[in-house]
Amino acid sequence: MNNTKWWQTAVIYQIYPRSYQDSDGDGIGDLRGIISRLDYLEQLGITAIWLSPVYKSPNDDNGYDISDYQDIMSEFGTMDDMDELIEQARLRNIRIIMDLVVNHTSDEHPWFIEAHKGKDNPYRDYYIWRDPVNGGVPNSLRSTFSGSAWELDEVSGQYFLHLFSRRQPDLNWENPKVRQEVWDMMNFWLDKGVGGFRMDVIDLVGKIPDQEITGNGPKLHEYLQEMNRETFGAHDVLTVGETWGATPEVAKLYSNPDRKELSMVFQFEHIGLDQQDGGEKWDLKPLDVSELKQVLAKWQTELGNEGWNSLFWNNHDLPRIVSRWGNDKQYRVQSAKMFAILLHLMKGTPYIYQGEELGMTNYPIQDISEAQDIEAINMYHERIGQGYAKEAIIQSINAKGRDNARTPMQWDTTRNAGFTTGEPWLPVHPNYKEINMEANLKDPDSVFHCYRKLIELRKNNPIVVWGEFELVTGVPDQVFMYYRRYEGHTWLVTANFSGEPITLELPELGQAGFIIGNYSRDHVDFKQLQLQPYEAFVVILA
Ligand SMILES: OC[C@H]1O[C@H](OC[C@H]2O[C@H](OC[C@H]3O[C@H](O)[C@H](O)[C@@H](O)[C@@H]3O)[C@H](O)[C@@H](O)[C@@H]2O)[C@H](O)[C@@H](O)[C@@H]1O
Repeated sequence: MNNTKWWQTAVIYQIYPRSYQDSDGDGIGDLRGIISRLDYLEQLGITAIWLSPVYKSPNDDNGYDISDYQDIMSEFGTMDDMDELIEQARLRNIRIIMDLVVNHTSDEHPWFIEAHKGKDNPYRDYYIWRDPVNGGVPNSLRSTFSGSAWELDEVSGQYFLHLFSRRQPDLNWENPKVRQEVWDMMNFWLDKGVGGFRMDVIDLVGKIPDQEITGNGPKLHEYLQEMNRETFGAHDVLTVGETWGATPEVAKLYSNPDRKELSMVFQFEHIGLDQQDGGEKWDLKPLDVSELKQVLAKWQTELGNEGWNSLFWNNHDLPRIVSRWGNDKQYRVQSAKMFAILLHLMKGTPYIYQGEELGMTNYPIQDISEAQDIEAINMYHERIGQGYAKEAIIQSINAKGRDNARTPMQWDTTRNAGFTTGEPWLPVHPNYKEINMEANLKDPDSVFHCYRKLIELRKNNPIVVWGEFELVTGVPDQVFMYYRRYEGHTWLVTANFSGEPITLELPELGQAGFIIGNYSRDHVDFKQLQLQPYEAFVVILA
């Protein structure tokens, strides 16, 4: 394949630096800590690291509120540490993907400090200001972090827009000076040799606040084409947009190579399947596996050659999949591997969120005082005010809250799981004596070794990267089966999504050679097959 891009054959690993490895005992992960774990990541076999924000920030939203895009958060280290991370990673053939958070800045960014000084300030138009309407907010736009998206500035009497916290004012992308500042900053990082950008809520930058249009505004793609032209277009990098509402049609607009925008997007359709229709993410409903099959199959088949899928179950905003849709008790190891096998055999670029490869689990809280995340804390207070029962809110936070996946990495059985010698900023999950990297490395049947083998399988078998996908229908709802076909070869992936054995009779498939699975088998006989709880395997049919 002449036009093959490195990111099409890649596996990306996401690091949430605050929780990865602390090197100086302050209880907060840092860049030198990450450098010290690069050999581990090389052993896993990943191609690139998506680094959640490491820029200077007052941490209202743990780094997603940036006060200087060209400086490093002091808790994380220095620019010299960052340069060393890029170089040390490069020596291991690992690229660094920066998190690009340009829908908004921190309110401590010098642009906002200036803009806030008054209507005549040259930076005023870097942000979105509106006069009051009928003595109140300009309209009913809401913040993702609860409440109105408009905050009154007492000094000027105008409101500014913040689609996230009030300390994350939205940038005005209609102002060409703002876009030029963003391009200059991106080129600064490209000159350092980074491997690309993960673009935070990039679907919001074309917003028209007065019409209450936030996602997919009319100028969005014009801006992204300009970005491509002015920054990374001439570089061999990966660009992935976080796009919450994307459909396959919309995803093609972003990632059709002819349009010169992005490499791929994160779509979240599968992630919303346990959310009540018309509700917020906190309004829970059970997952229907049939729906999951339909949604993932749709994304696998509909992009065709006009786009490229990103494959993920987890990230720093989502609960851990093994606790969410698997069984993190009796079948923790089996279900963690089941999710890994199912996803890593699909077409697209897989993303692994730190600790997923160890089978780490959600961390439940009893009381809101234990929460650190602004989204959960704001929602709690808003819903208490609306009369919700405390127990119901805590249940939603334990199911969907972001702190769940942000507890420190579990490296070994020493104090604080080897994450820090100090007091960790968020508690270490008490199960670290059982679930940790050291134990995973020692056990050839561990979740880690399953991920390592899946990455190797992708590297060595073009069918995993390029094969056509076809969903198998007519099987029990809880069984997710699909074919991959490439150059006369067919592989079949089978996964039992339940904690019960399931009998399958598919005599037409006969016997098949075993490639990888989470129970020990040397072949699979489809004439009479009993799938074990959460069993998943890949076989070769032809
Ligand atoms: O920089 C601010 C945050 O930006 C990223 O995440 C954005 C948020 O994504 C989700 O919320 C979006 C909502 O989208 C749709 O309305 C859905 O219907 C809702 O269910 C979604 O909630 C997450 O739920 C939020 O937690 C995210 O903030 C970064 O990845 C975040 O870390 C930043 O905080």
